[in-house]
Amino acid sequence: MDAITFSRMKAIDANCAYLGMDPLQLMENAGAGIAREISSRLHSGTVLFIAGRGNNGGDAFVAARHLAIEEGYRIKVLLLGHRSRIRTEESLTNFGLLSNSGISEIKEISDSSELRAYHGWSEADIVVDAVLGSGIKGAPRELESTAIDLINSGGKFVISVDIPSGLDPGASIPGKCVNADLTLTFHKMKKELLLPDVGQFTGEVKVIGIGVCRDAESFAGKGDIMNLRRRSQTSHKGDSGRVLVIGGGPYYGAPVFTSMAALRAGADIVTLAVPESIADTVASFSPDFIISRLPGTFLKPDHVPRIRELLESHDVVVIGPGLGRERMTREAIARILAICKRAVIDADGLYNLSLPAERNGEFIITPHPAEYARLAGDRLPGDFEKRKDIVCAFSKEKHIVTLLKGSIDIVSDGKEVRLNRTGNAGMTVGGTGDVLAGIVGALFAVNDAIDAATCGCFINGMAGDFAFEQRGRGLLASDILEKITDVMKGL
Ligand SMILES: NC(=O)C1=CN([C@@H]2O[C@H](COP(=O)(O)OP(=O)(O)OC[C@H]3O[C@@H](n4cnc5c(N)ncnc54)[C@H](O)[C@@H]3O)[C@@H](O)[C@H]2O)[C@@H](O)CC1
Ligand SMILES: [K+]
Repeated sequence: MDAITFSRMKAIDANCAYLGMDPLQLMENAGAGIAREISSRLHSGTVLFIAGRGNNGGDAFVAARHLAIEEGYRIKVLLLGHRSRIRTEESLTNFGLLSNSGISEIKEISDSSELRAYHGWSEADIVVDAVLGSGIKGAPRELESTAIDLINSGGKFVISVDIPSGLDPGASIPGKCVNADLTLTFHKMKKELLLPDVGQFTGEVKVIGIGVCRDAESFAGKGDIMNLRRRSQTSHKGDSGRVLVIGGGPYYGAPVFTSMAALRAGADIVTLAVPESIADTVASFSPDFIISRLPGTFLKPDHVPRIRELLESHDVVVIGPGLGRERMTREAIARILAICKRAVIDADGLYNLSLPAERNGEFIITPHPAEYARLAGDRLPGDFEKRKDIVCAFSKEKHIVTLLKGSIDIVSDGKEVRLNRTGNAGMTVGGTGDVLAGIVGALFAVNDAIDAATCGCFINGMAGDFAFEQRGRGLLASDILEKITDVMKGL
């Protein structure tokens, strides 16, 4: 079964909004689906909805309205708190509609004693639990905590909306939560609902389609960015990622672009390990760089002990930009990849790359189609669907995340495929790939590989689109660098 996490669901939800869907549309579909499910199980009777002040409660208001228009139902709605404390506009809109929907009873509960004294429990045939959804933070507080107790002690058939209230998808063990007979979750099955300790609380789990746009799931959007780890107020230097860029030798511009991009994408520390021959030139570009000088004019195996030391104090390596293709350089790359934990492999790093069989590291490779063909020993088909399947299979076989650059970028970890369509034809200019590798490196320092690769190409492409607006086809990689912060602020 194709299951996703609740946090991925939030990203998809936000991507729907990014694509132009009104949040009311998803809520309407969610509520209508709940109502359909209830009417298929109970042909007449009393349904009591217990709703919290978030969107989980909003789904219940919609379901109540849909059921109330059908014959044979008495619908009661309890809102935990005053309507002025409803958190979202869409939920508030749907609460407002209840007074014109023929609901038998709408009650705003002000405290736990009022909730305990409520007499309507006994006559309910079904209790709908919409107290808390995926927006829960920490253990249930009042009134929610009492509501969970009362739902559990009522002895009624309980339907939980999205997730049994109280269950925290981010917690390692379930805390106090509703004990449901049926859980109706949205769009796709959720991984958290399938955990062994959780089944006893969910009861049967059913998935309800809510009309998500397919592209909100397959294409990178604002929701993917929202899910990235952010710099917190209390973070210390280095918390937001330490990136080691290993590049340069025959070329000096490429590692500069990569390092600058990593800094602009939020890395706290970027160290450039470059051959001594270009170290001064590279250093002259920015006082923000930390430079580690490797003796000679190109990367070679002799440098590996020094790199090993540097790896200790960095979260991720970006290896490849401007390295050249010396045989000794390739040997050094293979030895570095065997000892590093996380690497983005780009440009010359991909040339004749043999991924070490013995390794602990997680790798992202960022080839364009010609580099990919050389790596995989096979040309990519023109058919896009086939291309996606091939990239997915290749990533699975090699245990890597592949970011195949193209007019639509394809990202895969061997399990799923994500796509990106930001970017433009002006970005074929030199250096844009180096910028991309730097952004991905910075994100990979503090995020999962698939998220870093997906968001990296989204941000890079959007920065390119901003640059294109100003410069047209004359845009340069340095123009893209300048736009990274605008993109990230805007998201
Ligand atoms: N694609 C989606 O993600 C969709 C989500 N929908 C619904 O929206 C829900 C998520 O909505 P929200 O993010 O508004 O969150 P919730 O409805 O889960 O509620 C969050 C609210 O509860 C409060 N709260 C959080 N933790 C608490 C605690 N420990 N004790 C007491 N109160 C607490 C918060 O202050 C907030 O007001 C989903 O579960 C689902 O039911 C649907 O509308 C359809 C689309
Ligand atoms: K719930």
